[in-house]
Amino acid sequence: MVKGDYQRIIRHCIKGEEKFMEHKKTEPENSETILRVEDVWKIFGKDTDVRNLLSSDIRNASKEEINKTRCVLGLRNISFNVRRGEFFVIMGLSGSGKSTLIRCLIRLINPSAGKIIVNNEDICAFDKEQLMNFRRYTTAMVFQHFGLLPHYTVLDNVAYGLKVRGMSKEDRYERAREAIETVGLKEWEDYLPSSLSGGMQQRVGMARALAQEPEILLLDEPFSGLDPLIRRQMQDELVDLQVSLQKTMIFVTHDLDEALKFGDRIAIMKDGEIIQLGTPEEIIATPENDYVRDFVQDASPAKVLTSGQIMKEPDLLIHEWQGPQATRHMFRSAKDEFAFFIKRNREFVGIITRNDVRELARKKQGALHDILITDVPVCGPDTIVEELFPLATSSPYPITVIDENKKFMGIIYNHTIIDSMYQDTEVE
Ligand SMILES: Nc1ncnc2c1ncn2[C@@H]1O[C@H](COP(=O)(O)OP(=O)(O)OP(=O)(O)O)[C@@H](O)[C@H]1O
Repeated sequence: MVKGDYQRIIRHCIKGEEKFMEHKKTEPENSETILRVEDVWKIFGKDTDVRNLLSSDIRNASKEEINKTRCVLGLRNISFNVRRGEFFVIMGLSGSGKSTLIRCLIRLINPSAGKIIVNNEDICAFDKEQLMNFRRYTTAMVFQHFGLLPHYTVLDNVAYGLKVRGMSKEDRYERAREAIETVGLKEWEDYLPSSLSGGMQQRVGMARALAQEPEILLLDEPFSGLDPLIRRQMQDELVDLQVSLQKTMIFVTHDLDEALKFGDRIAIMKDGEIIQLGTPEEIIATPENDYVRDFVQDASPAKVLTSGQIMKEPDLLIHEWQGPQATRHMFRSAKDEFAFFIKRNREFVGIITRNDVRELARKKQGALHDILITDVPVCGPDTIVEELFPLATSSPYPITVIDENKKFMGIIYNHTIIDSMYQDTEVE
């Protein structure tokens, strides 16, 4: 499981969406690669100019040098893999090459060089018919400008792609209705797009893509044209959708928050190149250069770091076979005011305070169990730091990190949370 999964598990658990947890738990860590992009270049220009350029030594040429040759550099040396079921985000500022890249992935733009391998076949070698089938059956794309047919109803818009596939009217309407219901527009089937708000039209765009039942869903800045509230709602719905459908999604955005919210992994582009590819945490915690550092400087590490990354070893870990005297002795050489009490199998039971141990040892009667404090804050190793704030403020005790079998993993003090937010680049 990649770290990005953990973040979203927690986000959704907090929203009470257990289904997400179940889904992500079952997702294999090394799930199969569905898409492999190998050394893809796109140079815009006349064929002969592009050929000349590609046969020359352009690997070391700057974008400006290339652009001086009557050609424009779109993409340079792009390579990455996408796993089946992954939410892969391509992020960059305007002109960085995002749209060119996502369009190359279905050959709406033909790459000038390189391979794009989907399900072990290089789509760059496809003939017209293979390409048409690939676009009809394997992929679907959602665009920023919804691209709906204005004189078709919502139902017909959604069913249209299935019609060109040759599906019977009954079957395509059935599938279209299901997709429309999935995006929450059941009551709007018979309306024309002009009667719908921007957000609703984008839902139709989404339904149209989903009705195709593609293996890979490509989304090119689908929410950019929407106002912030609707945008946020649509973002949440898209995450839910991926949870329930487990689709491979490739999502283009210029918005870092959107990228962090969705991405299992994010590819950051600049001048036609991927300059960093990693999980949201990797990108926030270890930006590879100044450009990425500038980009992410406003993003709070608290939004991406997890409790497992910031937890510490406790000063004192007390095992259940240890008695009050031994514990008191151990406290003498410890700085901390708390000890963490665990069973033989490392199951976490509770916290013991220095004062209570001293009192117990002084009375010379009673057991550690008598002074155990069990109402203490706990979390899993994957809780996002931001989600720890309420836990940290609701209790005088440190937060204990436990695994899914309640086994003790580490502890987090309030000051550790604060430190993690102001740390520069290193995460333990
Ligand atoms: N058809 C074209 N002909 C010539 N140059 C192009 C063409 N399409 C894109 N480019 C150039 O390729 C580079 C990448 O453009 P692209 O549209 O992919 O960027 P982008 O990151 O998607 O930007 P935006 O967010 O503004 O859409 C830019 O320098 C652009 O000028």
